[in-house]
Amino acid sequence: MENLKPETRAGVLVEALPYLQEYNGKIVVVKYGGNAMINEDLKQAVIRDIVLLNLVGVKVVLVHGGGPEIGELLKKTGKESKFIKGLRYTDKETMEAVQMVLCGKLNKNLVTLLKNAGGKGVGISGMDGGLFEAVKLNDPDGTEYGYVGDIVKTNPQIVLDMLEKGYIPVVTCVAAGIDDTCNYNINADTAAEKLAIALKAKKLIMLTDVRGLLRDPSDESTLIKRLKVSEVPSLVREGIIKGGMIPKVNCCVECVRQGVERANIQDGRVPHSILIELLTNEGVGTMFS
Ligand SMILES: Nc1ncnc2c1ncn2[C@@H]1O[C@H](COP(=O)(O)OP(=O)(O)O)[C@@H](O)[C@H]1O
Ligand SMILES: CC(=O)N[C@@H](CCC(=O)OP(=O)(O)O)C(=O)O
Repeated sequence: MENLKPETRAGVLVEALPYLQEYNGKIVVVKYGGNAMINEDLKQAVIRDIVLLNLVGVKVVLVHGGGPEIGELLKKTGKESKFIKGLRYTDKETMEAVQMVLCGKLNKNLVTLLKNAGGKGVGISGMDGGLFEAVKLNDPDGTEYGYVGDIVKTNPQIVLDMLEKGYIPVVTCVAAGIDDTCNYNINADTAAEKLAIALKAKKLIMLTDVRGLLRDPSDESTLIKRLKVSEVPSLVREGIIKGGMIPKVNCCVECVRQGVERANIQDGRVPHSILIELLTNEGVGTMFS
């Protein structure tokens, strides 16, 4: 924008207005995954989109993960990451690393970037204000995940209060145990899903490191642009939706079933992908409806 003439800049905003009106006063939850936080320039582009949307009256909530960075910290301490069905096996030491990276480092880093871009971010985790209440994840097949939690209740008032006052909530995925004194590690996609549903969000945007759901995961030209929730089970059976895509797709499906108008999986590596999705008819990524 800086390189544009003032009249061109104004023109861009006027063109965008009809699209923005649809989202005025509405809640949009953006899930920002660690794999999409590729470099500082891209992070800044994401943050600037969020600040711009906040300025024009869209209530944006940023939910973030940081899996790769947790892995790096564990590695430095001589510990290898272990994932079972897409979830990190979390012992006591791992839980400490999770909290250090998510609550201590990345959450505050995103709040700082928001501040530098002219926004007012407030960083919290699921423990703050009783946002997420969790119990130890109990897999029916008996798999042990350690301190991985299952969110059983979401109390979104703290986030609604922040939105009401014009702040941009930055939420990370650690939750307090409902029945004991320990905290739990939650997959960030799941945290975003639960929050989007509890907030009755208009839209959930999942930023990841691929264009969206691909018919052939090795070929980015095979993007599935629109998907009906009813089409998902057959894609899982065919093995098209697999690995990290399974929880992501399940979260989108659940959101749409529970009243979120639209859920999108899209490329966090593309600058301003959030704005392109909200402000154009074409959109980007895979849209669940
Ligand atoms: N059909 C598919 N289309 C796109 N990606 C897929 C598909 N099946 C599996 N994947 C994998 O899912 C990954 C995204 O999930 P994940 O790594 O958990 O993302 P994030 O860290 O953003 O939460 C992609 O990088 C890709 O390797
Ligand atoms: C239980 C579980 O797996 N928790 C995740 C939380 C972070 C996360 O989900 O980060 P991304 O969004 O970058 O993947 C983990 O420890 O990696």
